[in-house]
Amino acid sequence: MFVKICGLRSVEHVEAAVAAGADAIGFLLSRSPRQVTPSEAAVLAATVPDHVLSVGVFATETTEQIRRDAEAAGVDTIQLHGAYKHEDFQALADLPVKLIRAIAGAEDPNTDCGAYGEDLLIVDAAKPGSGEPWDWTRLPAEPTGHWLLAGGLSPDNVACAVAEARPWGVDVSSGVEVSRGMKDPGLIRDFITAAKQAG
Ligand SMILES: O=C(O)c1ccccc1N[C@@H]1O[C@H](COP(=O)(O)O)[C@@H](O)[C@H]1O
Repeated sequence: MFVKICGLRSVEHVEAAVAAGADAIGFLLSRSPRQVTPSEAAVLAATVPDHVLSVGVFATETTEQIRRDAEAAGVDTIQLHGAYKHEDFQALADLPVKLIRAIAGAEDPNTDCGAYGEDLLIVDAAKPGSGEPWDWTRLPAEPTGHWLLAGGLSPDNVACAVAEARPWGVDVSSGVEVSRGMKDPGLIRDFITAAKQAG
């Protein structure tokens, strides 16, 4: 079970996630309570070991801005959340990074990982980063390939969600926070342990 922990803002929390077995760590380079600047993300990404993906998350930025910010942050993966089109993925395809396409699972029938040239697909709630669970048992199409379930996951519900949706991996932000934007190392560890046991 591949586990991504998203929205980290401190070295302490990155280290806790890596030590607990995270496979990818996300940094919000877009408007969010978890937003970090590219230079802040660079400090954090430098502490992520090579075997763990360091992911820059974007939601509304242009591809030109994404190129600039991802390079400044030194991330090895770019996550595009929202209304990005196939052309946007093509415009970034020459970069030496992996690409993640994140979709609203209840609304988007394009659930084949790789359809836009991406390496990973995230099937998320309609409001990304809200922490609100959604009905992942009612997808318009069965996802294929390397896809992560996201949206309202937590240490308490991730095992059940994995049993119901059978994803290749999981992604969490709000469910490992004590308050909006404030991660908790204990919850990060609990989430990773529960997810890995479920997979
Ligand atoms: O976390 C955010 O604030 C955010 C903002 C804009 C786009 C994506 C965002 N986060 C993504 O949302 C899911 C996790 O959501 P949840 O909080 O666990 O419900 C994950 O894919 C994040 O990358």
